Amino acid sequence: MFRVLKGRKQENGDSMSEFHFSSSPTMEDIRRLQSQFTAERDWNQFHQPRNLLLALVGEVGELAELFQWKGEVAEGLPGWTPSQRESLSQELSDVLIYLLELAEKCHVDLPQAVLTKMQLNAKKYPVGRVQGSAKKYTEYSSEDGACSTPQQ
Ligand SMILES: Nc1ccn([C@H]2C[C@H](O)[C@@H](COP(=O)(O)OP(=O)(O)OP(=O)(O)O)O2)c(=O)n1
Repeated sequence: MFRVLKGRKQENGDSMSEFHFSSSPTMEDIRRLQSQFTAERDWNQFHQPRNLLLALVGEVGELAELFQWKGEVAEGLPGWTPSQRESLSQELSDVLIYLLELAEKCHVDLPQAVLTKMQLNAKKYPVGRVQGSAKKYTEYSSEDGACSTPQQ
């Protein structure tokens, strides 16, 4: 499930993975497959937005449990067993499945919404002003130049 990755070094010596996803399935493919799964079981009666949100939060909890008490975990999860990695794949997938179905049932076009949100993020956090700092945009003073109230 997890690919062996070629690593490259950043200028500061930290390794940066060249990991990338497969080009399919798309978000729309997953939405359609889950929609089919739900309809075939007559489960739309249970899959209202609030229930999907609760299911999503439950799966996020299961995901968090895999990291619980481990301390800091490095990129690529060195030392994790194949079974732990498989559990992680499954929990991440459960989160994504419920997230996409929740977006569908709320009529949010998630692939477009995420692009719009990332453009907003880039405006809130201009590279030249925030590079190397993890401060939230509200913590920058107007003298720093970062937007304290970014425009939608
Ligand atoms: N009413 C349901 C039940 C399940 N699923 C789908 C979406 C999730 O991907 C997965 C969730 O299944 P489980 O509730 O059995 O949870 P887990 O797979 O996490 O099993 P466990 O809780 O034993 O780890 O199945 C769904 O769409 N609707």
